Amino acid sequence: MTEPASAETASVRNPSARLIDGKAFAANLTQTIAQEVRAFHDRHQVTPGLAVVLVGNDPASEVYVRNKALQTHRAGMRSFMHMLPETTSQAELLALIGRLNHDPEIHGILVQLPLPAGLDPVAITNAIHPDKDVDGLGEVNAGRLALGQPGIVPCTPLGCLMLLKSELGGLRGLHAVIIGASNLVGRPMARLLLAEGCTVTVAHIDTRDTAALARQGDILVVATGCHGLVRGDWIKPGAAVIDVGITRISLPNGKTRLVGDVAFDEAVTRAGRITPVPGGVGPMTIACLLNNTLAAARRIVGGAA
Ligand SMILES: NC(=O)C1=CN([C@@H]2O[C@H](COP(=O)(O)OP(=O)(O)OC[C@H]3O[C@@H](n4cnc5c(N)ncnc54)[C@H](OP(=O)(O)O)[C@@H]3O)[C@@H](O)[C@H]2O)C=CC1
Ligand SMILES: Nc1nc(=O)c2c([nH]1)NC[C@@H]1CN(c3ccc(C(=O)N[C@@H](CCC(=O)O)C(=O)O)cc3)C=[N+]21
Ligand SMILES: [Mg+2]
Repeated sequence: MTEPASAETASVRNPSARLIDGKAFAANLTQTIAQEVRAFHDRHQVTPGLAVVLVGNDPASEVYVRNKALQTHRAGMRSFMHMLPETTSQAELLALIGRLNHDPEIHGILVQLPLPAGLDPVAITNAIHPDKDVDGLGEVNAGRLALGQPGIVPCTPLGCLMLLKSELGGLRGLHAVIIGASNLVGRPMARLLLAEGCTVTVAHIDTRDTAALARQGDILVVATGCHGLVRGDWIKPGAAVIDVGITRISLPNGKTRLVGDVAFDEAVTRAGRITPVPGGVGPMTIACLLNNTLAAARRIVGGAA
């Protein structure tokens, strides 16, 4: 008997994870949402509207905000952009949110974070009416999620969960390790995975031996903003790795590139499946924002839960 095919030998020595194509998943989801938006319009003569508020001129945020506007139109919704100067006062921002809360053309409101220093993100997030809080970051929706009650779920963790369920099916009993504990990503991710029946470990900046914890994760979600933090040997062989981090790095040739929190080239030889950056979680965040805006419009206009 001769040796096995060399490709097989190579794949055993250097197995390669399946790529989780968030971009394709998000494009499909956006198409479905577009159909539902048309049906909703036929029934109610209302087009779901999303207001996005960006204070200051952080170039990276401007790109995300423009992406959101583009995808909103692709789904047949209306988007209302509010680009405010860095010098905007708390009172001015609260007044804008008050108007958007009462505007019948607006069903979702998103205030891009982080806000410039001097603006209180807690007060501003909580000023958004809970029914229009499509980011799910206000205390009403965050509280509902913490208590396991229905509410609006933050877009990035929701997108990660959709990818995990589509890849793995049921998640019950799996050990999910989350690195990062922000209110935007890590904490709501932990609450969602707990509700799915996972055993959840959350690591953060003060965690001792995050690598040893990460190695126990059947699921590993990384959201720190620390690019390249997770090395290949942090990953349990065969794990599902979701890389939320996005950092723009400069290359020697003067160009820039987006990278995640996971050292992708190393991780891809250990993980069972992995999201790329870009093309992984980012597009899912936007698709879930559209999903949440349509759901909000249904509740506001239809009056149904
Ligand atoms: N793809 C997408 O759609 C999105 C991507 N992002 C990206 O995800 C990343 C995280 O965002 P966000 O959650 O808002 O960031 P935050 O800075 O708000 O939170 C980061 C979290 O990671 C923890 N952390 C930082 N460094 C380490 C470390 N070395 N080891 C363990 N824990 C660490 C922090 O701990 P502590 O609080 O104690 O300092 C904190 O809990 C960023 O790169 C951001 O750009 C964010 C949102 C959406
Ligand atoms: N209130 C609030 N809600 C948010 O959801 C929120 C926020 N503030 N502040 C900033 C972060 C970041 N974020 C992203 C969304 C989409 C992409 C995205 O589309 N990324 C593409 C690439 C985009 C590009 O090329 O620049 C991808 O990863 O493939 C990235 C990041 C939402 N955030
Ligand atoms: Mg922080």
